[in-house]
Amino acid sequence: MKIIFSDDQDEVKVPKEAVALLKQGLQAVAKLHKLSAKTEVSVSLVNDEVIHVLNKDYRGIDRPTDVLSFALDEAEEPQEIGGPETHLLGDIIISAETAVRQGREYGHGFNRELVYLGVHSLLHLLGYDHMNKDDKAVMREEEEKALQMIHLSQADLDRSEEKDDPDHFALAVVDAEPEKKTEKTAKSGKHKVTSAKKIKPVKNRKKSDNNAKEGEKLMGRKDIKATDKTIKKLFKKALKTRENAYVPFSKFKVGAAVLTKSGDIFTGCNVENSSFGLTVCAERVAMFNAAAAGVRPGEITMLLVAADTEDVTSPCGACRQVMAEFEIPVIVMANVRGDMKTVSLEELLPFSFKAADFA
Ligand SMILES: O=c1ccn([C@H]2C[C@H](O)[C@@H](CO)O2)c(=O)[nH]1
Ligand SMILES: [Zn+2]
Repeated sequence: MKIIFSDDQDEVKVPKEAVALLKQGLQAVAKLHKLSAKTEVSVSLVNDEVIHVLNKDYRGIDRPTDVLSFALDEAEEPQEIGGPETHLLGDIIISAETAVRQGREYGHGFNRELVYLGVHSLLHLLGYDHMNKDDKAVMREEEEKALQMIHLSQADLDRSEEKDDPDHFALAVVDAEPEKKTEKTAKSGKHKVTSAKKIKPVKNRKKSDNNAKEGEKLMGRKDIKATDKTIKKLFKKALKTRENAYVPFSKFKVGAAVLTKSGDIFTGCNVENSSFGLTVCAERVAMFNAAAAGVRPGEITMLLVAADTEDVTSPCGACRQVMAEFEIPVIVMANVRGDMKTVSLEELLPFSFKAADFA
């Protein structure tokens, strides 16, 4: 397969090895799908601003995204007798800025994120989709196969992380958008546009027998696509503190936990007041607990919140604003049964008000 690569942005300095890996990942997909040498795909790295415009124009979604796949619409490409010299698959547009951010959020870095997004997008161009659960599973498997070929699979990653940094969290999955809101395919001109939402495969699909019930709970549920020791630890601590919730009025107990860069965990529960408006949520208590111990903005890497809700527990607006102040990149919304959804701060509170706005 021929790859036409161009780096059309200045915001991120893209290392040579990242581009090499990206190409390897794409070639792995090509090999697995037996694409010929005459197949051509173009890959362009852009900044958030550019992908935002594309996302708005083609999908009507007014925000940046990680990757857009522009498939050439076969029907509009006249087939010449004897077939075309080259078969153009389409364009892959990746936001380098978002790749940096997501690589950091998931803990696996820019290079892997870039490769993942490229592989995911190429699979879209080949007709894969993740509109429903079955399609999603198939696509995931294809991604893993390709990533395995270049030793960047989830499994490879888990192993290297265990070796280097046993407590390091690799946030494996994010699918913040609820099922019904999954991507729409928009058509405009000859381009068909789809977008990749990050969903990585569950780290351990096979059941491990020596696993505590806790872990089983986390892994089996529908929305959590991966788990690791750190999330389990946060979850357990949040549930424990939740027991201390002071909730004479709502009787609704909430627990939260935050993780700092240095590995400390602070927890909180909701504390109500007869003057109702003075009630403070579990999330803010956890963040303020950390602050009281000297933790400053940028030093919290993750917040988890859990209550006995049907779906996962979603933080209120006030807490979101405080999360923005502390620049917490990853928020895990859970319920006591262990359902979980992981979202970025940007998803929870877009266009947030920051000190920089008045400084
Ligand atoms: O994310 C949330 C939502 C609500 N609450 C608390 C506040 C109040 O005590 C009770 C009912 O709103 O739940 C939290 O702690 N966190
Ligand atoms: Zn709140």
